[in-house]
Parts: sequence; structure tokens; C-alpha cells
Amino acid sequence: MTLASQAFKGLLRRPDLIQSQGYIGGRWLNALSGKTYTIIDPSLDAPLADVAAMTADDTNVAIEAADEAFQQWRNTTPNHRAAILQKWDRLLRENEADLGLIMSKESGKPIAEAIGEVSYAADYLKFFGHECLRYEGFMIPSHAHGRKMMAIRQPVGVCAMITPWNFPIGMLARKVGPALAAGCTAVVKPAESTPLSALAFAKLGEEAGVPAGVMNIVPSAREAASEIGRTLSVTPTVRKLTFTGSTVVGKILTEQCASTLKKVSMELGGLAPFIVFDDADIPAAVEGLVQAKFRNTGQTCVCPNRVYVQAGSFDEFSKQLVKRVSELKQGVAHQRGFDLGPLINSGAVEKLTAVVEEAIELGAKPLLGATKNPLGPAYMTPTILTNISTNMRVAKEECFGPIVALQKFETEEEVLKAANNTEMGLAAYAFTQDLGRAWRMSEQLEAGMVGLNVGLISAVQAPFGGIKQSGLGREGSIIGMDDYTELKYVCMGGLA
Ligand SMILES: NC(=O)c1ccc[n+]([C@@H]2O[C@H](COP(=O)([O-])OP(=O)(O)OC[C@H]3O[C@@H](n4cnc5c(N)ncnc54)[C@H](O)[C@@H]3O)[C@@H](O)[C@H]2O)c1
Ligand SMILES: O=C[C@H](O)CS(=O)(=O)O
Repeated sequence: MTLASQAFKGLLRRPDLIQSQGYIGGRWLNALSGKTYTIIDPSLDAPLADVAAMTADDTNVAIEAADEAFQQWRNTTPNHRAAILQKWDRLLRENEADLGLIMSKESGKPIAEAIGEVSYAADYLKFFGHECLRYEGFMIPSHAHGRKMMAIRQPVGVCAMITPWNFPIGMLARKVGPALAAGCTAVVKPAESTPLSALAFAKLGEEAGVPAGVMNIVPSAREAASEIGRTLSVTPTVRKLTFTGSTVVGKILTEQCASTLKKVSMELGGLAPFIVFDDADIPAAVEGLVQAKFRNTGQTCVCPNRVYVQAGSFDEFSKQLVKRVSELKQGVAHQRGFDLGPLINSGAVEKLTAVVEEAIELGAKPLLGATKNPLGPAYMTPTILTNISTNMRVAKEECFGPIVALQKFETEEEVLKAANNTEMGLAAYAFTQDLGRAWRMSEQLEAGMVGLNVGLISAVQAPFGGIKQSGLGREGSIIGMDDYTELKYVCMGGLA
């Protein structure tokens, strides 16, 4: 009995969704090296599965398979592609309980959120399974008799996709959906911590009718990530690379892709400001912060990382926030009834614990938490700090975990300057009941996305992405296919 079959024994309606091999050219394959690596269940700090440890050699096979498949897939009709995406959508929803459990055990995401992510991923397939039916070029008024002028859209070709562990199916569907809808093919490198979700996604894609080679999954251990990334970046056959992850890796990939001048889209790190004005609905602002900050136990790119509360409401807001966060239940991610799970691994806890300790050494005061969590090495206690100064790491670094650093401000001008004083610009939030201020915040906050009086903003129909060093391009929405197509101008003469 394999490690995975033991770990998931009796838990899945579809045990065959657990795949430990890579998926290349429509075949489930071991790594060419024959090697595997072991992933961990962070809730239990226990081995979960042995997975094919693929490398650049396997990636080259996948690129060839995607290129071969592209020659046919590009010529399919939008209706054909739409039917497959819409069936895939249905299969994800039919199997959301199993997919959620798989994701929860490999990532530590609370089970209700994991199942919710499966629905979010299915929404992307549904959305682009309809978008591709209406996606068109345009006719252009001719300046001369006897001519017809038009612009047509054509698929870019083979697309490389590198995805993170915090939304292992959502981020994958956000890329695969528009790419396949446009007629492109894909080579996917999932995060080393969460390969099972990507492989289960591919298993259902196979059942939905995705042809061999159209989507290829190359699982790999962390030490192979850079060689696989380089291979995807420098191989001319790959015409686009889309990445979701940290800014530091995004810069490496963007630089590598310059050698073949690929299209790149980058969904990178965040450092979201969360601003609460005195005129805000304070209970609603507290709830909005809890929803935005503690989703996935604080491990999302759009989590607030800097919380600014105006002086007149600071004490009341702090009191209500401490009470609300104290009510959050933390436990084993794949068991129902918990709001918070572990972080992705014990290393993340060690990194964030050092950030909290540094802040306290520099004068920060813990209102809640800042204590060792007895649940296990990957668990971090929800922590609220006040008396924050801007030289603290907690005030200027992306803290991927359940840490809130509260900062007081006096004026709108002061907080806007502080909020924009960063090279990051993914999401930003402001709570105010003054309409003029709401518009000033939405227009002057330097971010790709702004939430006004709301903490949860992500949606498939919205353009998702950042500015400055939080990314390049947008995913989702009616423009979500643009980066997977080339616009070709056609001028037809001789028609007089
Ligand atoms: N903007 C968004 O939509 C979004 C969404 C989720 C996560 N993120 C960001 O991702 C970060 C956390 O996720 P993470 O820890 O998985 O990020 P990460 O950058 O460490 O890893 C992301 C992916 O890149 C791969 N990778 C790592 N080094 C690589 C290299 N040299 N070449 C090629 N691939 C490489 C990893 O294996 C993984 O698949 C945070 O900064 C978060 O803000 C952004
Ligand atoms: O980490 C952030 C992802 O983009 C997830 S979501 O789109 O905000 O749900």
C-alpha cells in the first residue's frame, strides 16, 4: 500500500483522483530519473504521499507533447473547446468534496475553504468556457476601395504555467481556463508542496475530454524548480510564461524569459494596506479585516499586511478585533469546524515567529497571541500587535500568516502617503462611509485592486492583478484571454 493510499484510505469517493505520477502527452509517467519525493500533511506533520520528482528532462518531453498537441488544438472550434471546459467545470463540482480533502491535507487549508476553492476553480472553467464562444476580433473601416481590413485573434501557442501552494487549484484554473479556451496548450509546474491537487485537476480534465498533450503537469521537488523554470523560460517553443508566486521568483523568470522575448504575466507578492477611518462602520471593518486577513490562515496574496486605524476609533477597533479573533477556532485543517489551520510548513512558522519577536524587541505590544502554538510545528497562534514603528519587519514585509500589526493615523493625507510608501501594489482596502473619501481612496491608493468597505474582493469576472512589483498583466474577467492570444491584422485587397 502506498503512502497516499494509506493516508486517504476510506476517505475518498474517488480514490483514483490521487495520482503520484506526472501527466505528459496524455500518459501518467514516472520521472525519467525514476526518483520520487515526499510531501507532508502540515496539520499532522506526517508524510502524505510520494510523488514523481520530475526535472528539466521531463519538462522537455512535456514541451514537445504540448507543441505537438497545439497543432490540432489550435484548429478546434470555440464550441468544441467550450464543451470540454464546461464538462470539466461540472466534474470539479461533482468531486469537490474529494478535491477539497486532497487540497486540505496537502496544503493545510481549512476544509471549508478548500472546497470553496474548488468551486472558485470551476467558476474559472465555466467563465472561460463561455467567454471563448463570444471572443472575437474586429473589422476595420477601409481607407481605400476594394479592400477589407480586419483584426483576428489567434492562440499564442505553448504556455508555461508555474503555480503556488496557497491556491493549488484556483490559480491553476485561472491560467488553464483562458489558455485552453483561446486554443493554447500548457505545461504546468505546480508547487512542490501541493502537487496532488494539480494532478487530480488533470485527472478530471482527462475525463472531460482534454486531448493528450493539451495540458501537461510536471510535479517536482523544490530543488528542481529553478532548472524547470529556466527550461520553460529559455525554450523558444514556449511562447508565454504565466507565474503566480513571490516577487523574487517572478523577477528571475521575467529576466530569463527575455532571452526568447516571451509574453509573461506575473501575479506576485502583496503588502496590502487596510485603512479604517473614524467614520467607518467599525464592526463591519473588524469583520472585513478578519475575513481578508485570516483567509487561508493569513496565506493569501491579497491579505492585509499593514492595518491603519484612525486615532478616534483606534481603541474601540482594537478591542473589537481582539475579541473577534479570539473566537477563531484553530485545528486540523481537514476536520470540520475550524476557522484556521496550520501554515504550509514549520519553516513558515519559524520565519514569522522571528518577525514577531523582532517587533516586540523594538517595542511592539502584543494584544493577542505571540505565543508558541501547542497544536504542532506548523501551527502559528493568531497574533495582534500594536505600538508598531515603520522600521519593524512586520510593517514592511509580506507576512504570510495570522499576524495583524495595528498602526494609528491622524489624517487622510498621512495614511495615503504611508499606504503608498512601498514597491508593492496588489490589493488595498479602505473602510469609510464618506463617498468623496471612498472615491479619493479608490483613485489614489497605488494598487491593482481596491476593496471599499469589503474584505473579500476576488472574483472570476474581475480583473485580478497588481502594479509596481506586484505583477504584470491581469487574470480573469472579459480580458482574461487577451494574454493568451496574438492580434493579427489582415488587409484583403483586390475586391473592387
Ligand atoms: N498575485 C497572486 O495572485 C498571488 C497568488 C498566490 C501567491 N502569491 C505570492 O506567492 C508567494 C507565496 O507563494 P510561494 O511560497 O509558493 O511562492 P514561490 O515564489 O516560492 O513559489 C511559487 C512557485 O514558483 C516555484 N519556484 C520557486 N523558485 C523558482 C525558480 N527559481 N524558478 C521557477 N519556479 C520557481 C515554486 O516551486 C512554486 O511552484 C507570496 O509572495 C504570495 O504573495 C501571489
Ligand atoms: O493568493 C491570492 C490568490 O490570488 C487567491 S484569490 O484570487 O484572492 O482568491
